[in-house]
Amino acid sequence: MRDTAFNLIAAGRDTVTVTLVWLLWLVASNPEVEKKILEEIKANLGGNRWRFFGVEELNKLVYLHGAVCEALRLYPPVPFEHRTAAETETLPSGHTVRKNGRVLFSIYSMGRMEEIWGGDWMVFRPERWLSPDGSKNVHIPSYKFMTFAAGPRACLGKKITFVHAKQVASAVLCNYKVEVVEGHRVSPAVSIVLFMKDGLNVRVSRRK
Ligand code: HEM
Repeated sequence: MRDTAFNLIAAGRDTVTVTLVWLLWLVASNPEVEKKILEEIKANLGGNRWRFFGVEELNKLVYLHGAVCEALRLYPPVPFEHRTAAETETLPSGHTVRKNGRVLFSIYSMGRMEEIWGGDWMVFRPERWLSPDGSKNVHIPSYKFMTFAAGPRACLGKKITFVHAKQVASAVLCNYKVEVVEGHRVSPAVSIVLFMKDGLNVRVSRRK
């Protein structure tokens, strides 16, 4: 029980925190996306008074969901992973992996491959995760969107990540304008968790 509780806290703390930092930076750098997120939040508030969204209500924030997915695609908190072959295996590429051989793969690179995401892979585009009429999210298989890994040992916290990230992001974005301080350069740190190298310098002001 103690180990399980520790595991859940350790696995979910830096990963979700770093997701929110990349998301806030991407949103601050894309005013059109910010506008659409705010419109969606306001449309679902049912009145002007701010309150936290419950889990069912968060499911209706499909555009914000797409924005979180895009942040996770472009800046996966766990940027690389490895798996060990139980038996000698030939991969679809033709490469042979011997029994007990280890395959290291870059989740970061997979989120940026033209073959997977198309020619506009570098664009932060929440619409990528929406049905054509924009009313619901589309399912993209874990073997394409590898941020939470795939298969039997994939992340157990995927669903709760979206609840936490959407709850905090909607509260912050609806109540505050987050602007990146001019001249602050953003780049990823070389690290097991994809932090920002120099953090994110922002100016925060209350929205009117
Ligand atoms: C953005 C957030 C998160 C990302 C990107 C993420 C990513 C991952 C990845 C890539 C793995 C596979 C690790 C491996 O195979 O070596 C994993 C495993 C795991 N994650 Fe997450 N995770 C996130 C949030 C969470 C949260 C919030 C929790 C718990 C509340 C959690 C619990 C776990 C657990 C328990 C495992 C181990 C599963 C197993 O080995 O069967 N994760 N996660």
